[in-house]
Amino acid sequence: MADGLPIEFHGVTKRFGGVTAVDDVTATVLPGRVTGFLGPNGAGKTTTLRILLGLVGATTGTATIGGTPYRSLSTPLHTVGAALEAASFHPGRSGRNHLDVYARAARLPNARIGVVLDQVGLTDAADRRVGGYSLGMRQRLGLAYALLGDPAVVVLDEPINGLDPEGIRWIRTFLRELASEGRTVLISSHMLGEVQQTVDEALIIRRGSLVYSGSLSELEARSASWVIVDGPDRPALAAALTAAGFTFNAGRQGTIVNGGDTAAVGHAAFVAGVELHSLHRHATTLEDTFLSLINDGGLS
Ligand SMILES: Nc1ncnc2c1ncn2[C@@H]1O[C@H](COP(=O)(O)OP(=O)(O)OP(=O)(O)O)[C@@H](O)[C@H]1O
Repeated sequence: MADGLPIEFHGVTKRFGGVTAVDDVTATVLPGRVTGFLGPNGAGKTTTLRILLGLVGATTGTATIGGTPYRSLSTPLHTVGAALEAASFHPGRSGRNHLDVYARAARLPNARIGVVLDQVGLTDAADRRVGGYSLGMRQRLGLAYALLGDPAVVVLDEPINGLDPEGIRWIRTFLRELASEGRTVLISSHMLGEVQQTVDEALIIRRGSLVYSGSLSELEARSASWVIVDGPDRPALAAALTAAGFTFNAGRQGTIVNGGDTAAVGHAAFVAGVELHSLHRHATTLEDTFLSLINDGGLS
């Protein structure tokens, strides 16, 4: 494997006639991390990945792997392995046979076939016809194909789509391992929940434009939290909160205090001698934050 290589997008724009599928995307995808490329259907993920892999030209801007556009890579299969769309394999041929055809065409050593079959857990099924494979097995075969050249960069379009819970668990561990070996791993998904436990970094795209680029934990930290507090004497409670410097407003179930610190709110009431009947913390989930980004294009 070549040492970790970053993927870099600089002002990538793609127009199809009057449709701007990708709009001025600039981002860096780092080695040693799993990066999720997230957005709803039609947001421009596949088009961006196709541009990265030299399958379609950008209208403007550049996409590079280790500083080089895909088409100028000297050893493309050693540099980047990709599985876009559910790969269409001939149903009558075996998994091993498919890999053999690709390995020969790319002049890769035959020994790689056994290695990748083993890596994706398909050794036992390798000589069966692909027509009899489950969707999960076909996904694994696509992954085996992507790994044939022992690439530094792995790009997978919706790799979790359609997998059963066992398959999802397996691929999560597998992708994390690829990243821990120092590879750059970029996977697309239209659902954050699907990849939340797998990715370290997120690029979120909405209608062709990047609306978030950063770590998942930073995104999580942006989630809003608040405390709902109530007691028999609401005016006294409001005075206690004001004295303690909280901002708040009246809600149906009590006073809604900005910030999620129940202890601080309880303490403010206690020092003012105000009786409380309820004190609860509420917070938006990461999924809420994601949905607000892809629906409104900004965080509320
Ligand atoms: N060859 C094409 N000709 C015209 N429009 C296209 C073409 N390819 C993509 N588009 C349009 O570009 C936009 C982005 O599509 P793209 O497939 O990249 O989105 P996506 O985020 O990958 O969605 P999905 O998950 O549904 O594949 C869509 O509006 C789509 O209709």
